[in-house]
Amino acid sequence: MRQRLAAGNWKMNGSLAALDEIDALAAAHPDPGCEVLICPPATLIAPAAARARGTPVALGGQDCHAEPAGAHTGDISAGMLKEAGASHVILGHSERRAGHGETSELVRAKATAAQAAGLVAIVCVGEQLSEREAANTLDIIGGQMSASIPDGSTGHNLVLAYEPVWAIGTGRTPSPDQIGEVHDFMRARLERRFGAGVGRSVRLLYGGSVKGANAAEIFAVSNVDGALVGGASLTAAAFGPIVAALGAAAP
Ligand SMILES: O=C(CO)COP(=O)(O)O
Repeated sequence: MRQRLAAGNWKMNGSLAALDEIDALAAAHPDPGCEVLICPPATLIAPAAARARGTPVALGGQDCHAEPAGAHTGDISAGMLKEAGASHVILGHSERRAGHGETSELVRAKATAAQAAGLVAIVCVGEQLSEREAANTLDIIGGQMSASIPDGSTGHNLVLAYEPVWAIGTGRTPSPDQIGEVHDFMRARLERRFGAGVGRSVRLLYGGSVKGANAAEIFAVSNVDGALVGGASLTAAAFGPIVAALGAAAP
């Protein structure tokens, strides 16, 4: 059975003072019934990991370079994230695809590097609103999956996140039927590429305007194994109810 995962993406938010939120989250959910992950800015991973030691809260990065080391000013390698205390790294987020010109081929190279360093790669895919309106959603998701996901992926080193670009930070979410259509499609595609065993073991997260008020409805959708949460992951007060809803969701 797949272990459910509540993942928070702090994006470029937070500070040392904000790490109190991780303490509060861990204190309020000592036995959450799901995996809990916070991906803060890279500078906060080491201090956050030190404070989260012994709690159910794991730490992750938001990006890494495809190379293990070298002349790449401003970049961070997967091994560096791991050494700082990260167990996961988000890759191919739409904000990096759009803001940094990341292609699916680059995302695959980064995910391969992350997996080689012993990190779980959380690979993000998602359609633009115009692509959904043109009924191209599944084509877009399928293409991004084929090009972004490394061949050596397993349920232990890959998590796949469906984040419709138009749902991120907008307060808009797809309907449960729309989420289910994409997640069932992703599951079938993973099974076809990797075989039923691996294909069924990869966790599928939904991301985009998840909050306490809509979490239970989203977690009831087939093949939704958790969430990748932006704005509502920044405080224990907002993220706690999402963690609780996931912990209480029927397997
Ligand atoms: O981009 C997201 C998580 O990676 C979603 O962001 P919001 O939850 O703020 O919509």
